[in-house]
Amino acid sequence: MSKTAMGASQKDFESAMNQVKLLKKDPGNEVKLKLYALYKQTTEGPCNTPRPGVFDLINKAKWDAWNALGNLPKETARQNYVDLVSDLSSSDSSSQVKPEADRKQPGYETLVVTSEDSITKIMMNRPAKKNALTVQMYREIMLALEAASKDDSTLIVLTGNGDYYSSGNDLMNFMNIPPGEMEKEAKNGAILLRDFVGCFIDFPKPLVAVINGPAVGISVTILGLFDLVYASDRATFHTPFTHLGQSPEGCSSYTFPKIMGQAKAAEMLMFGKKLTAREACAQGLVTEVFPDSTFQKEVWTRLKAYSKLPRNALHISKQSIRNLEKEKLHAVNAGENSVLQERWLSDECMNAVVSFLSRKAKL
Ligand SMILES: CCCCCCCCCCC/C=C/C(=O)SCCNC(=O)CCNC(=O)[C@H](O)C(C)(C)COP(=O)(O)OP(=O)(O)OC[C@H]1O[C@@H](n2cnc3c(N)ncnc32)[C@H](O)[C@@H]1OP(=O)(O)O
Repeated sequence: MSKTAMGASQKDFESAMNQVKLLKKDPGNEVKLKLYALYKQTTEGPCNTPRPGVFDLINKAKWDAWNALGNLPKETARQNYVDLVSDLSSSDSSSQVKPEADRKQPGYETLVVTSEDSITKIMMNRPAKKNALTVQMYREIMLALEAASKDDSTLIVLTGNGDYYSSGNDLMNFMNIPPGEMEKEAKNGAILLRDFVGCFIDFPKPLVAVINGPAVGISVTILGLFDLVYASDRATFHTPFTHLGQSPEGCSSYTFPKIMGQAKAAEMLMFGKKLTAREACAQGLVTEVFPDSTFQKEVWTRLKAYSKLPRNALHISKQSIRNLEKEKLHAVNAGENSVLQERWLSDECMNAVVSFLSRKAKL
């Protein structure tokens, strides 16, 4: 239906041609072909040139689009062109970049979740506590991943707010457990951990960790389940499990030896060796390291370019790379968690937690 009651004039047509050049969002090939065809029909009438050769794909597609308009009168083509540009301009202005506050998804207390440029960013947001993971935070990350698996994003990013990526499990999770409830809480903790790690094992889209600063414990071990790990040169990677009387999780007992070899994995997971970002990159845990001063700019430029890759091809490629391992990873996850459930009840673990908390109290 025509939106210009009096019929589009030559002036309307010229102004629509200028508007097309100002569109911020690429309207896609199908619409561009339609615009081309309507332009040609308006300015030259029905298609009057020979069909381009079979290998001249672009010109053939343009010719086909123009030819498909048959004997459409010039005035109608002009009207259709003006209407189409008007539709494109209004959807273009409603899709323009909104301030971060408007894009922020509601419903999370410990995270900031935003979606832009086909990227959903999940940012851990307890900077004063170095993004230590509370029970609520594990749950919110699972919810955010679940939502991101269904939204129209191409890539999902996990990152931290402030100077740390994450200091791992919040050791306060062990506090305030009434006497006699410890076994039950350990069991619940193991279920929470199984589900949390399970979300990363099963996540269907490309997962990217943007490691803005030091990473500790579980925030490091799950990196073996990510597809890309970009780190600032300020980041470090530390898994002090035995110091805490605990044992590896996040499937790291399987992924780390595969990624870096037994010897290096043992140094990290058994002896708690802290790696610099460059060491972690040399050992294959990190994809690439960037100088901290340009980290955000370089990483986001890269990710925005990757997010324009064909979505389905990316997701299918991830699945072919990861699916073979899924069953094994779930078995590893279950095994690690039942060992940890026991560890949490040990004196070694309790003493380590008390020692951390009393160090805090003395300060
Ligand atoms: C019955 C069982 C139920 C359990 C349910 C759990 C389910 C899942 C479990 C998954 C298993 C995961 C294991 C791990 O992740 S192991 C790793 C645990 N993390 C640590 O051991 C790190 C502890 N923190 C530190 O060593 C230091 O804080 C750190 C080196 C990270 C930073 O030191 P810095 O001196 O720069 O800063 P502060 O220590 O002053 O930190 C600022 C405040 O943040 C608090 N903080 C930081 N990290 C944690 C943490 N992990 N847990 C609790 N609190 C943390 C710190 O205490 C400061 O707080 P205040 O300002 O209030 O003093």
